[in-house]
This record gives sequence, structure tokens and C-alpha cells, in this order.
Amino acid sequence: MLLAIDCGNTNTVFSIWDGERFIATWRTSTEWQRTADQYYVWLSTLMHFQKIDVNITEVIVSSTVPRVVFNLRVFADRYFNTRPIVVGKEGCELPVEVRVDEGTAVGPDRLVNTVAGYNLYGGDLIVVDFGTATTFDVVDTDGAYIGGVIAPGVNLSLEALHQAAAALPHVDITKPQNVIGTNTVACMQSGVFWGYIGLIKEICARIKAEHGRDMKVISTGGLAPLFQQAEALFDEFNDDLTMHGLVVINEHNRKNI
Ligand SMILES: Nc1ncnc2c1ncn2[C@@H]1O[C@H](COP(=O)(O)OP(=O)(O)O)[C@@H](O)[C@H]1O
Ligand SMILES: CC(C)(COP(=O)(O)O)[C@@H](O)C(=O)NCCC(=O)O
Ligand SMILES: [K+]
Repeated sequence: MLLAIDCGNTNTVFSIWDGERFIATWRTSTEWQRTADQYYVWLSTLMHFQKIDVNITEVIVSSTVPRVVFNLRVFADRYFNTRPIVVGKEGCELPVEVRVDEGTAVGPDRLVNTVAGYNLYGGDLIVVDFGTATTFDVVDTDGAYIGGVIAPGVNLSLEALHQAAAALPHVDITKPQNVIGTNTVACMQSGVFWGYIGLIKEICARIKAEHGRDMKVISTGGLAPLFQQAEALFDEFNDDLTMHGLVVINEHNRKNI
């Protein structure tokens, strides 16, 4: 069975794939100091609690945080006796091309999203991923990753206001009733929420114009439905997109071995 690990700058998600579906998914905060033994204590406790008694034989990792990879490699080796595939590292082939400036280290999450998007929806895509940063990944007709956009994440934007301005509180994102806020919190939520609606619309329109072909817009990440509530911005929402991409890349590489 496959353990797929998607490590973002804020959270790390572990999913077990039984060959047909994900039988369990768990999330922990990303901390590069966490050791292989700590991962195992955490994971085995949750598996035991949910009565998931499976034999993990393959591990695949995508990490936007380079420092966590070492301990995840030790974790796979020590507890599952397997060498993990690490996206973007030696020994991991992608089923799609990457056409960007030479020397560019594309975030592995973006490559995984590209593979998943192409596999599920075909070419000519914009994949919007709401994470610590909001990324727009452009997938060409043949499935190649050809670049995109990196914007500050929704929570990061709100947090930046709070950090930089003494009188601005910590605020959670929500869809405000009105654009004109009548208190500080509503003003901040309006700025980020409606500003983000504008950002998504403008960036997608400009990508489509630059690409010169019809494109589907696919969204992933917990905050996508919140924005979709206000306007039809995305053609599809898929919360498991990154995990699906990890499964596809794992199969591609295991076949090649
Ligand atoms: N459904 C949701 N509602 C509100 N906030 C969310 C939701 N899903 C994720 N977040 C927040 O969005 C931010 C990015 O989270 P995550 O997608 O885990 O990022 P990353 O992949 O970069 O680690 C975090 O601050 C997280 O708490
Ligand atoms: C843009 C990102 C920080 C997004 O990471 P996330 O929000 O998923 O934690 C990550 O994809 C990254 O570090 N990229 C490297 C630069 C690039 O993709 O061009
Ligand atoms: K992201």
C-alpha cells in the first residue's frame, strides 16, 4: 500500500492509497525539526485509533519545504523499509514536461498539481491552489507545466495586515455581507475577500488571453469553495488534486523501475 505525503509550508498531509481509493487522510502542521520517530509515533497512533492495519510498502513525498525531506526519508526507510520517491529529486520522473527558464526549481506541489490536472481533465488548464501561497499553474495542451503565478496566500495576507499594523487584529477569512465594512474586522475581510475575487478573475483572464486557447480552471485547497460561493470562478473543484497527482507519479515511476 502507498503512503503519499504532501508537505506544504503550513500543513503536511498523509494519505493511504489502497490501489483504488484513499482509505485515510491525516494532517499535521509542518515542522522541519520533527524526527522520523516522531512521525511514526503520530501516524501509528492515528492508524491504530482508526483500526487501519495495513502494510505500507511504498512512500512518495512532495515537499515545498526542503528541510523536512531528510527526516521523511529516514521515516520511510526505518519504519516501512522502503526508499521513498521524492518529487523533484533524483530518481523521480514526471509523466509531463517542465518548460520553464533554465535553473528554475519549480515547487514540487505545482508539478504534482500539473500531473493530476492533466490526468483528470486533459491539457490547457489553470490549476489554482490555495495554500500558504496561492499558486496558479499553467498546463499546456500536451500536459507540460509552462509556468504560472505566485500570489500571497489568503491567510498570509490577513496575517500580514495584523503583523504590520498595531491596530489591526487577527482575523479569519469569511465572505463579508457588504463591500463597505462598518467595523475594522469587516473592512479587513472585505479587502482580502473581494480583493482576492478580483485577483483570481484578473489573473485567469490574462493567462487565458496570453495562452490564446480555451482553458479550464481547476481549484484545490480548502478555501476555494468560499470564493466560488461569490462568483463562478472555477470550472472544477478537487480537494484531493495533489494526492491524486502523487498516486499518478508513483505509478509512473514504479512502472519505470
Ligand atoms: N477550509 C479552510 N478554511 C479556512 N482556512 C483554511 C481552510 N483550509 C486551509 N486553510 C488555511 O489556509 C492556509 C493554507 O493551508 P494549507 O492548504 O494547509 O497550506 P500549505 O499547503 O501551504 O501547507 C492555512 O493557514 C490553513 O489554516
Ligand atoms: C509557491 C510555493 C511557496 C507554494 O507553496 P505552498 O503554498 O503549497 O506551501 C511553492 O510551490 C514553492 O516554494 N515554489 C518554488 C518556486 C516556484 O514554484 O517557482
Ligand atoms: K499553493
